[in-house]
Amino acid sequence: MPAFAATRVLLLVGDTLSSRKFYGFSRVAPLYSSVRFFGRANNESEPLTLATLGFKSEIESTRGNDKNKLKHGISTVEFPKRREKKVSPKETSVVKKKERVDIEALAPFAAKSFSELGLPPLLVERLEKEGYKVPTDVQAAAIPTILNNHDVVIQSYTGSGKTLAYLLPILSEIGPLKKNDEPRNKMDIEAVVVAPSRELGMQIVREVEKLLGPADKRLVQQLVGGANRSRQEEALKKNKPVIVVGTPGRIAEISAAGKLQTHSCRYLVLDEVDELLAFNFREDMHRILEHVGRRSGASQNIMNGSKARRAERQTIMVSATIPFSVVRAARSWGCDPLLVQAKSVVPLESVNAPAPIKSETPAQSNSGANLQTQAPVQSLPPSLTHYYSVTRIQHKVDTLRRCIHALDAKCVIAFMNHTRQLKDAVFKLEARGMKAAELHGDLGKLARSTILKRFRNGDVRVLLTNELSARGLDIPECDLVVNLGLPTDSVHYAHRAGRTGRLGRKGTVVTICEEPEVFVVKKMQKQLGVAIQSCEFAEGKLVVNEDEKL
Ligand SMILES: Nc1ncnc2c1ncn2[C@@H]1O[C@H](COP(=O)(O)OP(=O)(O)OP(=O)(O)O)[C@@H](O)[C@H]1O
Repeated sequence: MPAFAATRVLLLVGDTLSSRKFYGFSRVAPLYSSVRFFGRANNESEPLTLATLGFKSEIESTRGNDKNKLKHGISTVEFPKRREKKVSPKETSVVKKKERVDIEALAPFAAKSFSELGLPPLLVERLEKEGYKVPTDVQAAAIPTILNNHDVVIQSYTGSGKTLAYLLPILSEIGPLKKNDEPRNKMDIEAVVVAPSRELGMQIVREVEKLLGPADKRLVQQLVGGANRSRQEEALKKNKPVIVVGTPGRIAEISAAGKLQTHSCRYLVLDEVDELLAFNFREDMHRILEHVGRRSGASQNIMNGSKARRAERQTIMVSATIPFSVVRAARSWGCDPLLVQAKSVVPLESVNAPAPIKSETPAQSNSGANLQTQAPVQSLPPSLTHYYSVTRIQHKVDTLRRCIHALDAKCVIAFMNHTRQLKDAVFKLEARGMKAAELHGDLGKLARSTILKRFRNGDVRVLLTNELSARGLDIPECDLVVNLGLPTDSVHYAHRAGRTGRLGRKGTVVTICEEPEVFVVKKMQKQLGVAIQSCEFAEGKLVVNEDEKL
C-alpha cells in the first residue's frame, strides 16, 4: 500500500492568501458568469479582483450572475493576487463591498457556455459537434485558470469532467484548434499527459482524438505499456504529434532512448496524480519530471527559483483524491500552484497539513476548520446511493447475482481484491446465465481492450475486476458498483464507487461483506460522510434495514 493512501485528508481553507509572485500572464480570459470571486485586501494592500487576475470586470460579471441564481451550492473562488496589475479605486470599493459574500451558484453546470471561458471558436464548435454544450463546475473553474498560465492541482469528484477541464485549455494553445496560428516547430511535442494505467491512457487518447477530428487525430500519440514500442517510436517520427499520452514506464523508456523530445514541452499533466506517486512509478516519474519541459540551460535557471521554472512547462495535476502527500509534491513540482475545485480556487500554499481527526458529523465537518473527513466527501458524486449487505464468504457471488437482479442493474462493475478469485466468480455467474468477464493486469493489452469493448457495448453485463479498473475508467452506462472484497480504505472506496453515477447520473454502490467486516464499512461511512445503509436481497427485491443505524 503506498504511503499516500493512508492520508485521506485535505484542509482546503487557508485564511491567508499567498503573497507570492505569479508570472507570465499573457492572455485575458473572460470570466464565466456564474463562478464568483470575492476579493480581499491582503498584506500588500492590493485587493484581489478579477481584473488583477486577468479576468473580465467583476462588476459586469456580478450583474450577469443575478440571472443565474440556483438552489445549490455556495461559490467562493479565491485567487492569489496578480502583482503586476494595479487596481483602480473604483474596483477596490466594489471588491470591498463584496468581500466574503457567498453567492448561490449554478450546479452542476456553472458557466453557460464554453465560449464564455475563453476557448477559441474552432474548439467550441468541435465541442458542440461532440455534444458538449455546457461546461461542468470544475471545467468552469479550471479552464480560465490554466489559460492564465497557472500551475494547478485539480480536485473534484469522480465523473465531474476533469479530463476536459485540462484538455480544453491545452488544445486552446496547441494543435490545429488553437487560438493563434503561430507556426510550430514540427519536432516539438507540446504536451505530455501521464496516466497510471493503459486503459485510462487510451481513454484520454480517444477524448483528444474526438476533439481533433479524423483529419488531425494522428497529432495525439499513445505511449502506453504493453503495446509495441517500436511501432510507437515510428509513429512519433512519422506523425510528429503535438501531444502524447501514456503510462510512466513507457514514456520514461522512450524518452531515455532519446526518441521522445520533450524538452520544450509546454504542458505536463499528471492524471490520477496521487496514484502516480506510488512507489512503483517513482523512477519513471522522476525522469519525466526532470525532462519534460526542461529546456537546455534550465538547470541554471532553477537557481533563480520559481520565476525561471515558470518560463518552462506548466504542470497540471489531477485527481478526485488529493492527500497531503500530493500537496507537498505539487508544491515542489509546480510554480506557485493553485488548488482548483468545482467552486473554489485557492493557492496550494494555503492548504495546511491535516489536523488530527475529531469526531464530528458530516454537516459539522463542512463548516469547521478541521476538514479531515471532508476530502473523500468531495470525491464522491452526490448522486450515489450506498448500501452494504452481510453474507457468508461462500455466498458472496450468489449475493452479487441476487443484488443485480433486485436492482435490475444493466452494467455492473464488481471489485475483488485478488486476481485469482475473478475467474471463479465469472464461472459462477455464467453458470447462472449472467454474462460476465474478468479484467485484470495479467491479461495482455489486446485481451483487456476487447473485454472493455464488450462491456461498453453491453455484451457483458458484469465486469469482475480488481483495483486496475478503479481509477478513471469512464463507462457512463455503469449503474452499479459492487465491492465483493472490501476496499483498502475510504480513498479506494471513493475511486471504485466513482465508476458509477458519472456526471450527474444515478448510481448504486453495494458492499457485500462478512459480519466481522461491518465495522470497516462503518468506519468508511464516517470518513466519507455518506450513509451506507444495511440491506438484504430477498425475493428479487432490495430490502433496506431502515432501523439499523450505523
Ligand atoms: N461539459 C460536459 N458536458 C457533457 N458531458 C461531459 C462534459 N464534460 C465531461 N463530460 C463527460 O462526463 C464523463 C466524465 O468525465 P471524466 O471522465 O473527465 O470525469 P473525471 O472527473 O475525470 O472522473 P474520474 O475522477 O473518475 O477520472 C465523460 O463521459 C465525459 O465525456
